[in-house]
Amino acid sequence: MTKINHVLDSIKDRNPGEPEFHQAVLEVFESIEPILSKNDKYLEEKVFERMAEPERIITFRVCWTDDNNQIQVNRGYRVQMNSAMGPYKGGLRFHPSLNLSILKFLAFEQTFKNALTGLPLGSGKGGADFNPKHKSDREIMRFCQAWMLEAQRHIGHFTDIPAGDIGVGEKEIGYLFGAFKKIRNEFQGSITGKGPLWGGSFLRPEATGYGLVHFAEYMLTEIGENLEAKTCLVSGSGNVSQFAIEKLLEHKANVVAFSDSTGFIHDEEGLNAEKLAFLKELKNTKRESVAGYAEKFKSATYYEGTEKRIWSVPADCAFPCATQNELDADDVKDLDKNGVMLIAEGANMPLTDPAIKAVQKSNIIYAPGKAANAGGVAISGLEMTQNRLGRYWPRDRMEIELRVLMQGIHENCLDTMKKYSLDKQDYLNAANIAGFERVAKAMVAQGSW
Ligand SMILES: NC(=O)C1=CN([C@@H]2O[C@H](COP(=O)(O)OP(=O)(O)OC[C@H]3O[C@@H](n4cnc5c(N)ncnc54)[C@H](OP(=O)(O)O)[C@@H]3O)[C@@H](O)[C@H]2O)C=CC1
Ligand SMILES: O=C(O)CCC(=O)C(=O)O
Repeated sequence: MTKINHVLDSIKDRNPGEPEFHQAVLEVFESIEPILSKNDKYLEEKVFERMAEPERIITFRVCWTDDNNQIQVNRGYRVQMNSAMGPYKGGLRFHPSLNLSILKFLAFEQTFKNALTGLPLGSGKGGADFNPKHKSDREIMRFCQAWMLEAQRHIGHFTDIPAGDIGVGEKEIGYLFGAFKKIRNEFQGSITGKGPLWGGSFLRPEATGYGLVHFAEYMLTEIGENLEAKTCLVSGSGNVSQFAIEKLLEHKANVVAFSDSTGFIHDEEGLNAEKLAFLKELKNTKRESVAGYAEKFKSATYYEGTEKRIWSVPADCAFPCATQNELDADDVKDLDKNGVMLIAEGANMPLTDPAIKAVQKSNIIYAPGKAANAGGVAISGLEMTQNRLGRYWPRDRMEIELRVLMQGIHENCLDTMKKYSLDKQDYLNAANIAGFERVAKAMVAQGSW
């Protein structure tokens, strides 16, 4: 036991002042502790300590010129976490709050998520403390070009393949890919999330949100339920949220709330295709607050700020799809009190540690993000395959691929529950253990470095 306790302590000591990273490491550690304690090889080989130490961290100055001809300075990052399963793979976040603690937690989680897909994907995460809000297209383009000017020497289709995350969508991916191509004089699959006309895969934009809903439906089927007519809350209103809402509407679920960083909308009549199209236009083209939705649709109320919580709206299912730590223990208690049966994570680590503990004491079934939101990176993996093949698969094929991948992750979780005699519906421990085992075996086989 002493040996085991030392593992976590040494990771915390080596990474002071990084609360999000500690939180992500602790969550996985709690799941795999029984396996570590029975496996001397993993302890001797310091497998978990190595998983928690990025193979490489690159930080760099990003210098660009704004529309007023003023020089701006930002900090760029790429955390190359683990290459045991394949080249580093994971998204880029452009957000002013970005720091190494957040990036290391994201890159750490990506290790297990990518392993769960069963595809040859290592893990990484990167971005910059750049705020794309209220920037002109030209400014965003110049920023992306400046970011890639440095990052291009560290990435490439066999080395490290970034993609989108918060603040990085198809527009930013286009500018980043264009810059890579210009500097390196190579058209290669060095980044995913590209437009389908220029090297991208059908369904990549939809994949995280659609995959999340597939996973939730597989979980509900296990308990003899489905999404039809279920009242749903979806936080956020960006890429993941929009396509989660779209797929929920296809399942005839009743989506009554969504949010952004300014507040949330409660639409008592629920969304439909027309309302979703308005929301997409509001967020993707106009880049405005969700408040505009309540001005357009009289059945909706806008609640500004965080005092009233989206999670207090009565519902059957909750899909946190905005950002980390957006749901705390009191929110879980409210959801439970209101009879919510399922929480499925579209965002990465949206539940605080006390929130997870509260879920474990409740009757709510819980889909951890590592499993439930893996559809995005999985379709990125298939975008890489198509780039290497030089052939593109049609949309209907990608729909099937996504379903099969999400079903595979779900079955892997069920198998792991059986293999380790976990509680029924314990997707949290199952996903962590299944992801860990794949990466641990690969790391041991490849020797210590
Ligand atoms: N894109 C992908 O394929 C994948 C994304 N994820 C995760 O999903 C989550 C959402 O990503 P994505 O949809 O791509 O990002 P987007 O940038 O498209 O959307 C983010 C949404 O979350 C809101 N938001 C961001 N920060 C905060 C905050 N601090 N408080 C409240 N709301 C906030 C934004 O509001 P506003 O518009 O006001 O900024 C926006 O509505 C992230 O956790 C990401 O890591 C996970 C797997 C894959
Ligand atoms: O598609 C990718 O590589 C990125 C996906 C991602 O960042 C994530 O799964 O959190």
